[in-house]
Amino acid sequence: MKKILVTGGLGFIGSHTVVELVQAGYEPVIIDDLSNSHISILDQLTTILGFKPQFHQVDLCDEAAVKNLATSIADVTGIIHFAAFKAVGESVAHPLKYYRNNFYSLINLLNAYYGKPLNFVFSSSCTVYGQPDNLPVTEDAPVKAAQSPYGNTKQIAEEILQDMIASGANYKVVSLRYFNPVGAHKSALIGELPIGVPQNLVPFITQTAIGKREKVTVFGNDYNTPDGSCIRDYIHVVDLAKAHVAALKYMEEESFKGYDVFNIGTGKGTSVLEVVNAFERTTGVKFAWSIGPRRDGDVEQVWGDVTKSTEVLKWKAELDVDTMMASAWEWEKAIANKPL
Ligand SMILES: NC(=O)c1ccc[n+]([C@@H]2O[C@H](COP(=O)([O-])OP(=O)(O)OC[C@H]3O[C@@H](n4cnc5c(N)ncnc54)[C@H](O)[C@@H]3O)[C@@H](O)[C@H]2O)c1
Ligand SMILES: O=c1ccn([C@@H]2O[C@H](COP(=O)(O)OP(=O)(O)O[C@H]3O[C@H](CO)[C@@H](O)[C@H](O)[C@H]3O)[C@@H](O)[C@H]2O)c(=O)[nH]1
Repeated sequence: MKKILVTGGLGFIGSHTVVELVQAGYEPVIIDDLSNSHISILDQLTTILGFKPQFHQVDLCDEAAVKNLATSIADVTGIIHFAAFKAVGESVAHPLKYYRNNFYSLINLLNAYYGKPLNFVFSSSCTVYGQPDNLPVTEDAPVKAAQSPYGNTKQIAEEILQDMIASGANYKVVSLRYFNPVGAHKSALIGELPIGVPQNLVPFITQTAIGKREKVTVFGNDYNTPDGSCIRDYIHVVDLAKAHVAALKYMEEESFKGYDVFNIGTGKGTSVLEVVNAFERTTGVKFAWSIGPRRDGDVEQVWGDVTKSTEVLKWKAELDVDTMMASAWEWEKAIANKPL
């Protein structure tokens, strides 16, 4: 069985990917420092999988610890590198915290396994496109000046990986540019666990609907879009998780060498107001919301062209916005009934 190191494997996207890896016949080895996740997610994964996956609590910024890891778990065929800090607003307030964690962890990991013929998947983001000139945005669209230190870490990390490949390193690397991951596993045993007040739309909606927050503010209805609110490409986290399996399979092909990048979205844009309506319609739960001012730094509209990932990775998102909302709501109710 092929062993895959999953850094950040107890986090939102990482935990769902662990499930899909096992279903596809891989053996995941989870690395996490629990800086933005809960150890009980390991028990939840154990319930879903029927066995306890291997887990090591390691801070990837600790160079010596990562070297030890590479010695003790030397027989991996791939690494999926989720571990990073991801809150845009926090990165503006604490840029060094973000540059330190997102770069040290990446570089320590690449150095520790350097020389081994590994398949490496990197979690990038559609944030690298800023506001694209053409929609849907394709992978060859220009990377725009980053809007935040967080976005900058994704842009520079992609460059680091390309420079490393250009220097002849033995790795194969795929960067996946995620659009907006939402939703939760159908078991409602794993999902997104925002720490503090959620910054993202869907957890803010579910927390408001359950009564933890008073009201959702829709940030702006005067954008140049059909209903005036911003448009994003929301993707179900289980579809996103499956894209990582597809990326590994692609890299396992003899013919693939070097570096490649893919958009991972649905190819469809949905406005904030459409998300609000979809939540209320599919769950039957109404919540308080109102229109407020625009949020600084928001791009008006972005959705991805997924032709390349469909054709090359042979992967396509299958779940719709209603399923995303329904599963996010089941997860919110599950953790309200039984806090982790
Ligand atoms: N969620 C999104 O909207 C989104 C969009 C685009 C890209 N991404 C990227 O996808 C990846 C996963 O995102 P997520 O939403 O699952 O985030 P998450 O915070 O839920 O998961 C990240 C995990 O990494 C761990 N971690 C962080 N720093 C670490 C370190 N130094 N050593 C070991 N573990 C560490 C955290 O404890 C957490 O469990 C991140 O790289 C993120 O930037 C996320
Ligand atoms: O309370 C809220 C929260 C969000 N929004 C709007 O909802 C949309 C989506 O916002 P959010 O969920 O915060 O996602 P993005 O701002 O698109 O950013 C996410 O998606 C990017 C692309 O994947 C990642 O880079 C970021 O890390 C991740 O936070 C935007 O138009 C926001 O203005 C509201 O109207 N009210």
